[in-house]
Amino acid sequence: MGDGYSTFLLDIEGTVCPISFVKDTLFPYFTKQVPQLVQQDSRDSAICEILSQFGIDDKHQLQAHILELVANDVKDPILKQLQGYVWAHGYESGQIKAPVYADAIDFIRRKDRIYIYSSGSVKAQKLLFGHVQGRRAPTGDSLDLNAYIDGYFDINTSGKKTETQAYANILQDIGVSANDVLFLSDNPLELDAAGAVGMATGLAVRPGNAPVSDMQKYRVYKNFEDL
Ligand SMILES: CSCCC(=O)C(=O)COP(=O)(O)O
Ligand SMILES: [Mg+2]
Repeated sequence: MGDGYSTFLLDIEGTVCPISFVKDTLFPYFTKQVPQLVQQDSRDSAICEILSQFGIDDKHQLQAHILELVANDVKDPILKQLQGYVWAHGYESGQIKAPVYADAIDFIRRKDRIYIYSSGSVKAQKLLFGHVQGRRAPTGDSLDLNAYIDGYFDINTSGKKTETQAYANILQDIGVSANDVLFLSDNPLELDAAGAVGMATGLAVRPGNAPVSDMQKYRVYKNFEDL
């Protein structure tokens, strides 16, 4: 059933890990830090630089703006950069481990050309795959899958995931033809955008994902064991 694709492009949330991990662990971890980051002038120069990109001087307005973006799950490129820096502490201190599905871990280890494309920043992606919950979860050591991943793309490097041009940009960066690539995601709009450049696509159906109305349009994968 592998269908002979040489290259696999994987979404993260809803595809290789549960949506609940992002909504119930990563986002709350971030929102708790926002008042301190904004109100107490972060001493970290990278964080200060990112905060300045919002172009909002008033601290209360800036805090409200950031929290509103998170509450509405807006895939804002500046927010996504900021989240990567905040999550770093959570992963590095051992407070956060990523519950990547066992079949996705095996798949990433087994395949030769694995690329990631997520709205989460490249920094956040590397942290996530560098701190994967092992099979003896939650107490065992975490796994680092980064050595098995050939490249990372986000909305800053490549553009919005629902726009076809983003997939054309990724193909150019990887240097492969569209028909060599299988893109897996839980979001039909992303699959349609990738399909429009000629990539093969597969709909990831995982517990807790949003229902998809026209599911018959897609090849469905409940896990990656047969791929
Ligand atoms: C890189 S983990 C952070 C996930 C995140 O912030 C996000 O918006 C997930 O979007 P995806 O494109 O992976 O569905
Ligand atoms: Mg997703």
